[in-house]
Amino acid sequence: MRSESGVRLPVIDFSKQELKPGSPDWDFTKVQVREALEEYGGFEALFDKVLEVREAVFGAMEELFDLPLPTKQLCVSDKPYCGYHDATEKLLRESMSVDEAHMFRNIDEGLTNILWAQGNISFSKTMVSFTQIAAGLEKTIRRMVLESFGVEKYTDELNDATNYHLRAIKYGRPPTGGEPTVGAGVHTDKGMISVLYQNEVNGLEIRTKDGEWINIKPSPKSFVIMIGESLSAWLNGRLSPLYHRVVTKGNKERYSIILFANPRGGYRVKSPEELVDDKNGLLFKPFDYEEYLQYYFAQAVLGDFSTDLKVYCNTI
Ligand SMILES: O=C(O)CCC(=O)C(=O)O
Ligand SMILES: [Fe+2]
Repeated sequence: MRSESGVRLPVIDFSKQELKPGSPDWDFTKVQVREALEEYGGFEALFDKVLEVREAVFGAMEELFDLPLPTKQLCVSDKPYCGYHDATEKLLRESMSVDEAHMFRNIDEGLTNILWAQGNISFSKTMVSFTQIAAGLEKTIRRMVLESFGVEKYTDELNDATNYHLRAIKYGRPPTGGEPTVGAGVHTDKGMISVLYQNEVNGLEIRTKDGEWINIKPSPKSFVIMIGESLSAWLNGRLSPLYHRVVTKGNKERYSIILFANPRGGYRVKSPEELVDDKNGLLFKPFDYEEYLQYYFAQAVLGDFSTDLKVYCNTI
């Protein structure tokens, strides 16, 4: 189905079991990934495996956000991007986020056992299963990107430096009787690669190079993949981050769950020397992602949301 603008984000199939590095299917898919990222900074990734957890994931998210507000507010962190947030104070956009989510212990102790005094093992298992499926896909995509730029020798280094940050979001029904409501303003994600999964309520929109907005209508089998600022910087600007926003309409709640592959604090993100030469000077000074986020949020509380890595790297 075509969106209103007539343009659709490319759909790339990752469901094949035999998708192994070096196989013809792998190489074919890698070319599609590179083309989609150059043109849009993102794509829809078909990945059948996610259907195994779909019902459980959205069930678990309903269970979470249906908890009383004071219970959800017990999830706090010294990092402004972890724990519970109610962005609008009218429960129009609630989110719950946790770092290093690929480890059962982090979800179980950092989230579940705070929300449910008696524990909730099925909630933890569901979130970890989702994270593992999404992280597996992210690793495949990242490996393809690195290969396609001839820098796959950094695969292990980047894997070891990845903090999988999981964020569950609930967008409440727009209050104005179906009028579109901005659920998330225009932005680029700050990490390397974002892997987004949603319920049947659409609302995500992405901006093309021509400034046109595309409504994203993913199938239940699809993740939406988006390039963030850190990958763009690491690739010395070879790919651009994807601008997107969320506009919700209608009278159903939208649930989305996003796995952000972010550089771990303490790791210096630095373009590999293979991507820097006389023709392509270094565009981003090496930076620490957590320090960047601290700077970003310090500006944001002052009302300035415009900091991106280009701005930040000029300040360090
Ligand atoms: O909920 C969505 O579809 C997107 C949310 C988003 O862009 C974000 O949290 O960075
Ligand atoms: Fe985003």
